[in-house]
Amino acid sequence: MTQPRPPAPAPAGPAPGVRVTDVDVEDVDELTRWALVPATGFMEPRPSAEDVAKRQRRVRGHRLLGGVVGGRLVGSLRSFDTELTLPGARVVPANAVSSVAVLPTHRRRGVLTSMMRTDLARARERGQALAVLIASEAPIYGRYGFGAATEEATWTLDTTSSRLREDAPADAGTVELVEAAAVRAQLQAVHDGARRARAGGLRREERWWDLVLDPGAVSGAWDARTRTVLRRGPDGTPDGYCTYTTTESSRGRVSTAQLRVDDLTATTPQALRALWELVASVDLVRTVRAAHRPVDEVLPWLLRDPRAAQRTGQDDFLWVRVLDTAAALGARGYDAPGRLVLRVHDEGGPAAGTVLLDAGADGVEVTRTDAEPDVELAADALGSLLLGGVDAALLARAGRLRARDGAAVPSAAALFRGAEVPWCATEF
Ligand SMILES: CC(=O)SCCNC(=O)CCNC(=O)[C@H](O)C(C)(C)COP(=O)(O)OP(=O)(O)OC[C@H]1O[C@@H](n2cnc3c(N)ncnc32)[C@H](O)[C@@H]1OP(=O)(O)O
Repeated sequence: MTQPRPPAPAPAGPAPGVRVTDVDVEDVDELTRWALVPATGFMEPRPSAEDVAKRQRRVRGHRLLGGVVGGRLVGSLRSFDTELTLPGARVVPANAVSSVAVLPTHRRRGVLTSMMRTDLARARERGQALAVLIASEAPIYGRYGFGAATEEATWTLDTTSSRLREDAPADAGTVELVEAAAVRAQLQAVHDGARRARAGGLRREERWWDLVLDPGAVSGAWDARTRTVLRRGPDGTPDGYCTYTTTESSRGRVSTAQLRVDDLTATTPQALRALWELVASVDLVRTVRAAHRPVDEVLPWLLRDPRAAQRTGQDDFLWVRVLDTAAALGARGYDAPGRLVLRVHDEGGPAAGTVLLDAGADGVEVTRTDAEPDVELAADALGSLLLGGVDAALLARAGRLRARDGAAVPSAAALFRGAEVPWCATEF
């Protein structure tokens, strides 16, 4: 069996001439120097003293790394503890990586590589089996063993043809326009229920809510034109919410107003239907646009005219890095029973090795083995497989997964397939 291409070698330690340092969030001067790096990398304004103070509140408790060259701080990386939902609604701890940037004067000399090695090694030492991130560019993170694991879609709805089918799920629940800040705890509870139930879900920290509920904090945050609707089930318990922002426009006296769905979360099919029905029927609105949605959005299937809802965009979203293969594979659920020997290539990295995955009706067991593998794959491909959203057969066709024989690929595909397409609704 020929081996799949492993990610680039990852020897321990920083690149020559690069030092990795911990940044003290409480030291305002240090934080100010650090904050300039992601602001420059992400093409944001130079952070004011007020911005730094806000950032300090947001990142307190996070791990901030700096990349130093010649005594100057030129790289930034931030990580924090989160929870990720795996197939079977298993919620596991994960290391979330964000704010990655290197000054344009010091790019391509190993600064990111040095920071990433440090952060992932520490996550592994803490016992975390997984790391996650959202990639600004797709070629960057495969070399560090991250694989794209969830996708997001943008849906565009023509409201002139958006009547729902008679058989769309319905109940006697209610929808009510609310002030988001006043029902923060209810919104959080709904989101928490939803993210725990579906693979790809991530915990939202208090500061995530602080950010969206603080008008003007960042571009794209909920603002004065944003409205929030809380949905309650027949017994009065909140089971969904939607925040949306409308933009008025017209052609002569004909309205061409748009509605942007900012966040739409539901824990029941009835709540999901009620919220879609609401945003699809706001008077004067001609087009509804919903980004960061699942690729298998239910909307077209609720409509009499499914073509009124078009998938107008699709991208990778959450990238997963396995830091402990046995722990990660043992933590998720498997709908179909199966036995598979997997060899993971991760040169210099923590996921390397061969394991026997044995999933049965009583649960799953993952043990190290010397047996010859049924399938071989690199760590980044394992990250893509773990949440069940990427088909093992597709990876095999792309040469990213190699099988001992023709039967191993369908076995791997059946074993890893999730009941539902994984979806992550939380930007970080
Ligand atoms: C999780 C997040 O925060 S995503 C946000 C990432 N940040 C950004 O996009 C901001 C703008 N970009 C940057 O600041 C920098 O280009 C970074 C942080 C992406 C890369 O930093 P660098 O210090 O230049 O990376 P480093 O020198 O360690 O590169 C290591 C390898 O990755 C490659 N690489 C790095 N960035 C990229 C890229 N954007 N596209 C393709 N390859 C890349 C390098 O060529 C190098 O390859 P090699 O080992 O074969 O020579």
